[in-house]
Parts: sequence; structure tokens; C-alpha cells
Amino acid sequence: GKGHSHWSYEDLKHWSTDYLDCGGTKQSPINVDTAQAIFSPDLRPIQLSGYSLPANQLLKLKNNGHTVVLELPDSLALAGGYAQQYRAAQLHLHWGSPAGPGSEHTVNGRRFAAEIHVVHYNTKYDSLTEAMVRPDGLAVLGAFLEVGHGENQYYHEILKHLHEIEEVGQETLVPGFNIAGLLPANLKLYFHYNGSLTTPPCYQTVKWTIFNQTMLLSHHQMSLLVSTLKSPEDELLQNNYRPVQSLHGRQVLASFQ
Ligand SMILES: NS(=O)(=O)c1c(F)c(F)c(SCCc2ccc(C(=O)O)cc2)c(F)c1NC1CCCCCCC1
Ligand SMILES: [Zn+2]
Repeated sequence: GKGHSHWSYEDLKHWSTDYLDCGGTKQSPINVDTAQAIFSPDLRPIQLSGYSLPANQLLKLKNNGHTVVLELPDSLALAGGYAQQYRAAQLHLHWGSPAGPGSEHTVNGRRFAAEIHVVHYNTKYDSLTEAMVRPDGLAVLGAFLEVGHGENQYYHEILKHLHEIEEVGQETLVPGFNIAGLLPANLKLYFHYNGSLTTPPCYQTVKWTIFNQTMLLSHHQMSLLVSTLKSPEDELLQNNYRPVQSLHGRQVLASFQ
């Protein structure tokens, strides 16, 4: 592929030779073994503010060859479960194919159909670029997506534009909506651990929050997600998830019992 997309999910072994941190001991994603998770009652409910955006605020939606990214204004703030304040940068998705699921994290060995990541950076740094190389620089909220009965109106706001960005590098503008609708209603129930970006350069600078409640999309919405976007090889962009990584002794905290 060209430029930044010279890595791929096919040749994972080259990641750690090209990007040292990808071979580190605090890598993501991981399998969450709920029996081993440590109940931590001091973990506060996650608080989102400024997530409801007016329709006249246009957001860039891009096929970057590895996922679909929705750029977010830094007016979206994350607090509560995190001691420091974080600002949103972007959100993106990981998915499988019609043949199988594609979440990045697994729970008790179960892989979910897909996974959303809302990426935030610590406001004590001036930018995402500076924050992403600092140990407390990034906070990513993750939630699992599964097929349910009804259509999900919030995911529709993104999925209805995928046909406009089928090719790598294409982007379009999406009217603002309530971004919080992409995440579970219950922000109290989550797993928490220290990990990394799941893509090169794999910086080990992410405080991960994985919600316990799963988002439900219609069957048609899930098939739009897994069978619309093209990859740099001009094939369907599918299975854009990294295999789970060893915990190397890390503990996963749970905000609930
Ligand atoms: N799960 S994750 O958060 O690690 C993650 C992935 F797994 C990802 F796969 C991605 S996309 C791959 C990185 C990338 C490639 C091209 C462009 C571009 O052309 O603009 C941008 C980014 C991706 F963008 C992210 N999140 C990004 C990581 C890239 C560097 C920091 C920017 C915010 C977080
Ligand atoms: Zn991701």
C-alpha cells in the first residue's frame, strides 16, 4: 500500500519490527476474563459533556484505509471515571465480515460482531499528537456492537454515509447528532485497564474503558458496516481487528460486581 497504510492486519509480525512499542508488554486489545477482573467501587460513572452536536455542525467522515473515522470537535469532554479531563479527537469502528465477528477486545473468549472506539486526549497536553506519546495521554471508550431487532438511529447517522466513502482516502461531511447515542445508556458498568493503541505505532499510552452493555444494530446496518468500505488493495475492508495481546501481569478493573 501507499504511505501510512504500508502495515496491514495480514502481516502482524512485521508490526513489532517496524514499530518497537507494538512488541511491548502493555499492548491492546486484550481478552477480559471477568472472573479475574477486580471490582473497584471507587471507579466513578463515566461522564460525557458536549456530546450532543447540532445538525449544522458538520463532521468529517473518512475511509482511511484501515477503518472509518469520524473526526470530533474538542468541545466533547470526558470526565467521571477518569481523574483528569479528556477531550474527544475521533471515533472509529472495528468489524469482521459476513463470515465472522470482528471486535478487538473479547470477553471470556467471546468476540463480538464489532466495536466502537471513541478516542480522547488529556487536556493537560496541547494536542492529540503531543498527548499520544505520554503515559496518561489518551483515553479510549470502547463498546461492543451486536445484531439486534430494531434499527439503531444513532449508528444510522454514520452508516448511511458509508456509500459516499467506499474508496480509501474518500471523505464526506456528516451533520452533527448526539454522539452519546453511539455509546450505552448505562455508563456506570465498565472494565478499565492500561493499554495501547491497537494500530501502529502501538503507543502504550491509552487508559481503556470497555463498557459492559452492548449496542444493538439491525442486521441490515451490520451488513452495511462489514460490506461497504474498500481497503488499500481495493478489496472489501473487513476483519480490521488486531488479535488479543498478553496481559503480562496487568490487572483489569471492573466498576461492578
Ligand atoms: N484502535 S486505535 O485507536 O488504536 C486506532 C486503530 F486501531 C486504527 F486502525 C486507526 S486507523 C490507522 C491509523 C491511521 C491511518 C491513517 C490516518 C489518516 O490518513 O488520517 C489516520 C490514522 C486509528 F486511527 C486508531 N486510532 C488512532 C490511532 C492513530 C494515531 C493517533 C490518532 C488517534 C487514535
Ligand atoms: Zn480502534
